[in-house]
Amino acid sequence: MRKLVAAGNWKMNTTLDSAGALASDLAKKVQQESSVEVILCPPFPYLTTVKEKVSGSSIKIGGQNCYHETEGAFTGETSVGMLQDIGCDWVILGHSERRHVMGETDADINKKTVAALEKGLGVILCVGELLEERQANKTNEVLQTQMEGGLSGVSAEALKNVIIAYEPVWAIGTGVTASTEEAESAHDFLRKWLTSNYNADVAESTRILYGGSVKPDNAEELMSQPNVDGALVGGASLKADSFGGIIDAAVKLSQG
Ligand SMILES: O=C(CO)COP(=O)(O)O
Repeated sequence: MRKLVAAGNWKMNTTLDSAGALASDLAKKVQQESSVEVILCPPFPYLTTVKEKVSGSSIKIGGQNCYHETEGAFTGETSVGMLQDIGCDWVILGHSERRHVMGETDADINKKTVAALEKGLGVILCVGELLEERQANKTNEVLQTQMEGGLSGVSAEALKNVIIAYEPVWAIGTGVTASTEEAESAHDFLRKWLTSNYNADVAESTRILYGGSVKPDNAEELMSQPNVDGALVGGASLKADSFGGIIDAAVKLSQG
């Protein structure tokens, strides 16, 4: 069975104090839980503090973005090596806010993905359709384009260090969650894409997370779908109680 993932994307939220307190509370809760992989992605300035607070627990940390160049005159950017330097195991790439607010293209996301994987930094690659794309029955087409674009040149071996996150844009921060059927259908499409573009083993072992208004009260149902291997959580990851509830749901399913 694929190990379930509970990943918190804090986006541009928290303060130094609240980030540290949240990380400490979660570290106390998670301790050395090995049945679920818990990943926290705080804002860049708080990564080091969060890393310190979770030391001694099994929680991993990740960046919310990175740049593909290794160093140089790229004001405001953060390299893969810098993330690794401060103890990140993961980076979120292709988040819909990067795509639709910052204008990142599949080609940009691909360069970052390749750069991260070359250095051994794990990638949580986000894909997902806009509401108008879903309404025009273009969901699978969009997912296919984003998978092909994002993973261009990525080998089956490198893909072992990739988690896919299906995040329908219309479900992010809206309180509207994809139904279990909608989530499962998109995840099934993504797994089939992995089978045809890589192989059955890769498709079987790659984790595909759902993201979009995941809360403690819908997490268990979503994660119990055969092709949903965990959650990438925004708003509900900002409180230890609610993210803790989502972690509990994942632990319960893993042990069940
Ligand atoms: O974008 C998300 C995680 O990356 C989801 O955000 P919400 O859980 O706030 O909908």
